[in-house]
Amino acid sequence: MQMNYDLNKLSEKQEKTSTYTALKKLIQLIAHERKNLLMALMAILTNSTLNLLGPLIIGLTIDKYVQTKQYHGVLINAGILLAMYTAALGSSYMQTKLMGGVGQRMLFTLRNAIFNKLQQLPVDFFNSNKAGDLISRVNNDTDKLNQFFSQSLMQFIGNIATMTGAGIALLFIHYKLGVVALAPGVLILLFTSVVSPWVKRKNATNLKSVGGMSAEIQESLNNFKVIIAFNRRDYFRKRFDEANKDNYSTAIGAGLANNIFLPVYSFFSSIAQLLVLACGIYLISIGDFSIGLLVSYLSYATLFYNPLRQLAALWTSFQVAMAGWDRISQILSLESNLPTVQNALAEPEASLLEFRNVHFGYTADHEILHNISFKLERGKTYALVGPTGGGKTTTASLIARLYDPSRGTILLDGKDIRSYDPLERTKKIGFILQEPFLFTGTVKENILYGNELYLNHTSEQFEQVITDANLGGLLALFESGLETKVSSSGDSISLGQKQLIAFMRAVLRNPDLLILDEATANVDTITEKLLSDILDKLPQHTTRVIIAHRLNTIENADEIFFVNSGEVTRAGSLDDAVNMLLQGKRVS
Ligand SMILES: Nc1ncnc2c1ncn2[C@@H]1O[C@H](COP(=O)(O)OP(=O)(O)OP(=O)(O)O)[C@@H](O)[C@H]1O
Repeated sequence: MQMNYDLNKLSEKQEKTSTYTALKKLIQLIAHERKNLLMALMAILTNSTLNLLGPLIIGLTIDKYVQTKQYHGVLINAGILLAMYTAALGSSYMQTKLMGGVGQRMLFTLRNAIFNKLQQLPVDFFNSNKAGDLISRVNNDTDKLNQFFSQSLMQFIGNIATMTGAGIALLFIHYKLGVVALAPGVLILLFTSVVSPWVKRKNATNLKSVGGMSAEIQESLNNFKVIIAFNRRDYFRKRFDEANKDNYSTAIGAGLANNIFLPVYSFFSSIAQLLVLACGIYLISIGDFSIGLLVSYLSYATLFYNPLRQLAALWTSFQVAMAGWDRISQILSLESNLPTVQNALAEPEASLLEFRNVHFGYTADHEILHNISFKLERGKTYALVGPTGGGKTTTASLIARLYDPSRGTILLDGKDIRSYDPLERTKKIGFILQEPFLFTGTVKENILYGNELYLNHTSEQFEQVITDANLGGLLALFESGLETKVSSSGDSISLGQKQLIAFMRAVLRNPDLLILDEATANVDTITEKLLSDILDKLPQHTTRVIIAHRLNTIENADEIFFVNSGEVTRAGSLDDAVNMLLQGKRVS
């Protein structure tokens, strides 16, 4: 089944499932923080309760002690209030400390979860998305969520608790006045529910444009040599300028949206205070209310509307976090379209590898390989030749299961290749890519990448392994041998040397099937002869698949396949292959 991996083109159904699946994942991620969350919750509820008791004590003090001039009682209550406010300060500090830790740990776990997910996703995913945008999701979007968790969530809960308490107090002290005082709050809730989706959309657009800008930067940094060589700085500057402008205007849009809540909330809170004051004075004048109660009442109205005003800012932070979370969840909810299938029984006396009526296209609407069938036997050398774009690399990628066929089956050792665990499969199949990829480190570290066999070898033992595998001659081509430094961009060494490292890496894994995709295209003829000797001396059972444009590299092949227009045909001898190339059915 063709799966869509382009994060910027997910269907509505995928979006919905991703929010749900990811929410479940988020809960799993913070489940072990239950104790800390509970303690923070207790601290914030204590804080709210203490703050809520304040106005009641003040009102009582005015009515009971101030109006009767019993100043001793006033002093005692002032002392109680001071103790309560100090305890409130302590609980507030506790919750900030606890939640800061929870937020940072969540950020850490979340980034790890996304990174692990990225490691499991198939090549299709990386073909469809830009690295810069993915980096922005891992760094920027997760941080938005962390900000909400560490700074806003508990305030959010605390404010809601204070508001609820203040609301109950308002209704309890004077029911009718309470209804008047709370009426503007209902309008605020209505306004919030109408405007919130728009605010979230504005923030999502802004985060997307931050991702877009990051992708532009990454592309131009990756291609800086071509940009300088072709003097295309202006072109990239223009592209970056456009991405930056887009980011600027979406940031302004998001800023405007984010700031819409505060003034509206402030306006309605002021109206509420005015209403309470006017109605309260009227009630006092008709003897239905006391001054002390009005003071308490005004304080409770403040305790109801101040958190509401703060909720405006917190709600914005929540909307930003949710927009970030959507972008994170899109990645977390993706599943690899290369699952390991169960129950495959090996066919007896099977070839090492077999393509059975295989069809494949990178996209659903464009088939690249059409109904291909061939077998590769153990210990033989095969060559794939054919014009550029004919489908050689695609065939090799299917052999290594970088992709699955859209129809047909590929059998490895008589079993569906999809039934192998990835570790088992990569042990059996070595693939030297057209563009070798190196990691920052030494030649030794790069050769040992993904190979645990020699991890505990001393330098001497490892050098012996290299000699036994006939790789000593290649290593001599590096200035400091195994310790030669390599950077991930590979700029400190030549392209040919990069290919040699990839070659040694693959050979040392001792695979049953070794695929070389133009793996010797950038080395001189003498080194190429060296590589060819090493290939000849590989263990007898090793099968080799060589893709090459230089026909001398495939002279010794046992069988040659001609790959053109997505069809693979037996070429017979080298002369036949040359004839086919010359008459060349070109790529359609
Ligand atoms: N990632 C991809 N997404 C979509 N189409 C692709 C992708 N990679 C290759 N193709 C298309 O598949 C076809 C076969 O490409 P492939 O790389 O297999 O050819 P090739 O024979 O290896 O060419 P070369 O000799 O240049 O390496 C080409 O038409 C190419 O445009």
